[in-house]
Amino acid sequence: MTFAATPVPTAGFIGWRGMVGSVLMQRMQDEGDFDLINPVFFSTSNAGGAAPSFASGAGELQNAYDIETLAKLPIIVTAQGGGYTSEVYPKLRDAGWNGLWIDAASTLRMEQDSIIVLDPVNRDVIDAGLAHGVKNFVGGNCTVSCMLMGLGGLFRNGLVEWGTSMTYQAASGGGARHMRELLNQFGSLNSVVADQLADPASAILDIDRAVLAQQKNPAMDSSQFGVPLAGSVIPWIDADLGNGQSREEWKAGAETNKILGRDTAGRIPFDGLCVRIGAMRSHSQALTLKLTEDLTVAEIERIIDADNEWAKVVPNTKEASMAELTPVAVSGTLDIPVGRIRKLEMGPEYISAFTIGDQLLWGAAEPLRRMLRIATGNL
Ligand SMILES: NC(=O)C1=CN([C@@H]2O[C@H](COP(=O)(O)OP(=O)(O)OC[C@H]3O[C@@H](n4cnc5c(N)ncnc54)[C@H](OP(=O)(O)O)[C@@H]3O)[C@@H](O)[C@H]2O)C=CC1
Ligand SMILES: N[C@@H](CC(=O)OP(=O)(O)O)C(=O)O
Repeated sequence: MTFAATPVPTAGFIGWRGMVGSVLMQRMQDEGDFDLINPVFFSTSNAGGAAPSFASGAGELQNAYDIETLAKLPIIVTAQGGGYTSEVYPKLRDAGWNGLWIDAASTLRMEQDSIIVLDPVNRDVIDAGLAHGVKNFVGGNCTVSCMLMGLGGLFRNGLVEWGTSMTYQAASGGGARHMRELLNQFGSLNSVVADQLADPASAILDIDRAVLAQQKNPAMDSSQFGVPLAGSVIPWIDADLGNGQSREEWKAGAETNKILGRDTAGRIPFDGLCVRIGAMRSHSQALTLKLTEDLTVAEIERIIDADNEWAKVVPNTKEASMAELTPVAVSGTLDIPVGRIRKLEMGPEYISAFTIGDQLLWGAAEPLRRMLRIATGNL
């Protein structure tokens, strides 16, 4: 395939129908981004099929493994996943391709020649990278990006000595098939006790027993998560690094410091536990931070609020926390609420905070969309 010269740059999209990809496509339509680029759509499973109708003139789906076709593009945006990046990216570079690779997968994030993109936090790093010929721009881990969008003011002002996060990550973090599995599990749990639920006189312990039996029933599909998630939690996300830490937990420290440009000097210790919960969308996290100074809560709130237009302090009250600080309140919005801010008993520099972000927006699609705009001179 040859690409006609167009007045706007051509960009190839792989992974556009997945969880991250569909949110990216929606945001790009909402923001008029398709007026600024000429899209070519690829597929790993349906080459030759019709390209999505929302971008006019996009033609048919190209084969996402066709290196020759990919190598003709000045920009490639992929949300296909790490397996695809591992397989295709080295072949493209080996073939002499010198274009911009914008990726949602973690594969290349920590490479020296990659920049983790989160422009409200590290626009200076991105601009310097572009000026110095960096070609790989990778979206950060979802919990890391959402945390830095919320608490970036404290980190960027050198006010965090160390931090720990306990995450509550939604099913959609695993992808489209994981969301379906969770909903099927909820449906299956409900169906085994539907009659008893309809009868207010039925015994709750009988209902409880029936639900537990269904959760343990091997016939209930849990092939995506490995164990049932509906009505349960899974205290492990991503690979086992063999040292007691999960790969998701390792990313918290490694990526936070890389985004802040502190991976070599002035590293901030940051660690915690990552847990999958049965929320559909949006990752929550409870943080304990040791600050470098004894700031008042009002001052902490002012710094968080002032950092960027999306971070929003939620008053530390029961009413506000229940109304504004839940995945249900946040999902589908770009807001990053930060609440439950208070001094802890350990000392005046120790604070708690609870923050939530739609991990498919700031945690995945939005930094990629904005990077495409930055790369094409439109942001
Ligand atoms: N989910 C998240 O919250 C986040 C994900 N990421 C990263 O982004 C990358 C993509 O993740 P994610 O979007 O979650 O992955 P998905 O599993 O949702 O989509 C990936 C690919 O799976 C294929 N696919 C197969 N069956 C289906 C189906 N039923 N519906 C949709 N797509 C299907 C599609 O490829 P094809 O069309 O070619 O068949 C699609 O592009 C990964 O590297 C992930 O680590 C990063 C941050 C957050
Ligand atoms: N691991 C995250 C989602 C994700 O894909 O993260 P990463 O891009 O760092 O692999 C989750 O399951 O919630």
